[in-house]
Amino acid sequence: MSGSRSAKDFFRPLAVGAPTPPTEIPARPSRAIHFFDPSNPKMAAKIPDMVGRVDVLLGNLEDAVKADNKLAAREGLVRIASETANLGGQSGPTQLWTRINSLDSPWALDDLTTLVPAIGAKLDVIMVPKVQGAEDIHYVDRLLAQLEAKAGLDRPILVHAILETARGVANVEEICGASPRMQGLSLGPADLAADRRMKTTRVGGGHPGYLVRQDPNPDQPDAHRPTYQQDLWHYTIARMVDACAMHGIYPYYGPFGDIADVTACEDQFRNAFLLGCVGTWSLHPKQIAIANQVFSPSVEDVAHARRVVAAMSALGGDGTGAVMLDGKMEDDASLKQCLVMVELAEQLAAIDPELKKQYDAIAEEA
Ligand SMILES: CCC(=O)SCCNC(=O)CCNC(=O)[C@H](O)C(C)(C)COP(=O)(O)OP(=O)(O)OC[C@H]1O[C@@H](n2cnc3c(N)ncnc32)[C@H](O)[C@@H]1OP(=O)(O)O
Ligand SMILES: O=CC(=O)O
Ligand SMILES: [Mg+2]
Repeated sequence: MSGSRSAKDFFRPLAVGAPTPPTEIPARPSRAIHFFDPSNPKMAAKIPDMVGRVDVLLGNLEDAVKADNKLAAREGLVRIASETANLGGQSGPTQLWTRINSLDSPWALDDLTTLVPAIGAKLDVIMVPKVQGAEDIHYVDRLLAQLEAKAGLDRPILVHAILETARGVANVEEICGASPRMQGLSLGPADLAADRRMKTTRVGGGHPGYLVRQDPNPDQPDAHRPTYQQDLWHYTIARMVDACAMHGIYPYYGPFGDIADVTACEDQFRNAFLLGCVGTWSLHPKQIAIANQVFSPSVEDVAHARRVVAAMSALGGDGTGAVMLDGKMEDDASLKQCLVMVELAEQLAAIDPELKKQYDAIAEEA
């Protein structure tokens, strides 16, 4: 919770007439946050068909949009949001997010003052780039409350921060707790690498130079010593996951820039999923299917988790005690691990009929 607001004020609206901030952030499926440039007519034309096939569509206004197109991107997003059915708002199958320009840019203020009155009722989450500390979230929080009150909105727009500066990483816990609107965090490996002066020119993913080498064999000192590539982003993702879990909000991987390397993309996404992330960015239509598959628990994992839940229920149903299953010990703690998997599978099955079929088929076999 922010140091500057007392506990009794934390959930009060920051402007008279603004909607009451949420006390809990709903776990809405968001396996892929698909980026598009609303000023690009070819990309914009693809958006209506993506509704229902991707969990989140994000109209990007920041990096990757040319300065000359900033206004067209903002206006394009207003048009797409207004004209596209079933996109955004509480009930749509696909959430609508935007990434505004950074707060020190000449565009961020106009992004917010244009988007909230025009499409505030459809906008689910505003992603704020280059967040350095709680002060950035406080600024957006107050401004959103004023704009929501003026627009007569009855639902608060949530805020998502990109972790992409060294100061942001150092302040990650206070960023997550800066406002009840905080929905989650994404890793921004490109800006973060630059800010830290890391020596990688890649957008996300591993690096062949970041490795450990097997010890020499004393009997064969000249023998080949295998190397094992390590994950450059492990530390930052682990910090993000803990900070988000502590505050009841959601961590995401960010961009994977090597669009052609679908295998490494899948690996990087899976590492993030295993560590606790709920989703990732998709920069190209072909990354959507990868994200949907990786961030949905496998049918085998769900089947195993259900068996553990059933075995522990048979023990009395209060979650205590221990059982042996397939030679392995299961108890209260592993039951909780399994419930994470089962609950996620249920949430995803509710919005993804194909996945539901797969989870149901394995339940019938059991
Ligand atoms: C690194 C730090 C960050 O900030 S990452 C986030 C910011 N970057 C982005 O949002 C990039 C979004 N993606 C893109 O701009 C494009 O996908 C890039 C990577 C440039 C590749 O585009 P292009 O060379 O056209 O790819 P392609 O020929 O394979 O495209 C096939 C058809 O699909 C379209 N397409 C492409 N990307 C998207 C997208 N993100 N959303 C919707 N549609 C997309 C292309 O326009 C192309 O359409 P068509 O078949 O010609 O009609
Ligand atoms: O905005 C994302 C990044 O990697 O930078
Ligand atoms: Mg960035």
